[in-house]
Amino acid sequence: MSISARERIFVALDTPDVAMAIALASRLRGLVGGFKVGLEICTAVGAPQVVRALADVGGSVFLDLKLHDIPNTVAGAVRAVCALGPAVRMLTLHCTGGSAMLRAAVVAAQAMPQRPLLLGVTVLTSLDAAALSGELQVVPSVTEYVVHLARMAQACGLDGVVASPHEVGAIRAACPDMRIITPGIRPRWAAEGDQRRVMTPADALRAGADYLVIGRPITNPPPIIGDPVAAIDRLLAEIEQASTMQ
Ligand SMILES: O=C(O)c1cc(=O)[nH]c(=O)n1[C@@H]1O[C@H](COP(=O)(O)O)[C@@H](O)[C@H]1O
Repeated sequence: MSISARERIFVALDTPDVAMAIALASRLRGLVGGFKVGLEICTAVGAPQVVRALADVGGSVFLDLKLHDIPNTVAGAVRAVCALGPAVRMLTLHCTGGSAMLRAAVVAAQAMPQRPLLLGVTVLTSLDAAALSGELQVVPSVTEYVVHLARMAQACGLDGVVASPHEVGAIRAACPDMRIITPGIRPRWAAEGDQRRVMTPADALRAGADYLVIGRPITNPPPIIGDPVAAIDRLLAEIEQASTMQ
């Protein structure tokens, strides 16, 4: 069964205010596939509280904790996330934690009665080629490094990866069965902000992304677009228009 564009969108609720996040999720539920909560809100109020509140609203939860630590510590955190129950559909870990860390996460998750999809974050969409090679001293190109990390994630038993839409084609060719989740989504009318490797929603879907993570263009759209519901309508209309022009 093919998934609609609407269901492929996860809205990033980046706020420390859980009441505001839940109010927005209640308003947008049914209009999108689910909600991504991460470091900001989980640090402010705690992941269990956020997950429970979103589950009460009925939203599908993408828990973006970007785990990155020694294998024993990550395994413990993964068990704690699994214990939060089926509301958590996806969980992120940094691929750069290494294969021992990724394998420990998979083993820990598989030993639990239920588990979310485990997704490896490859190269953050806020990093460009200059930052990767200059600051981080990574020698391969962004795409080569992302594909290398995706292959490693696949070999360790992860279910998918997070990468920019620019790398989707190369990941798909190297790891056909991995789910690919793409942040760095920017409609033409939205500010790039701190994102660097960006693409429009229509182009990201055309590139083959399974899910799009979209934050500020929906949660804080420019005045010409209106409110979050209007932003979603506009995004979906643009996706529809692009697909009829193919
Ligand atoms: O793991 C992520 O979700 C993530 C990985 C990445 O490489 N880039 C990235 O932007 N994200 C997250 O995706 C969301 C993007 O938000 P906006 O830039 O507001 O659309 C944020 O919540 C980021 O934490």
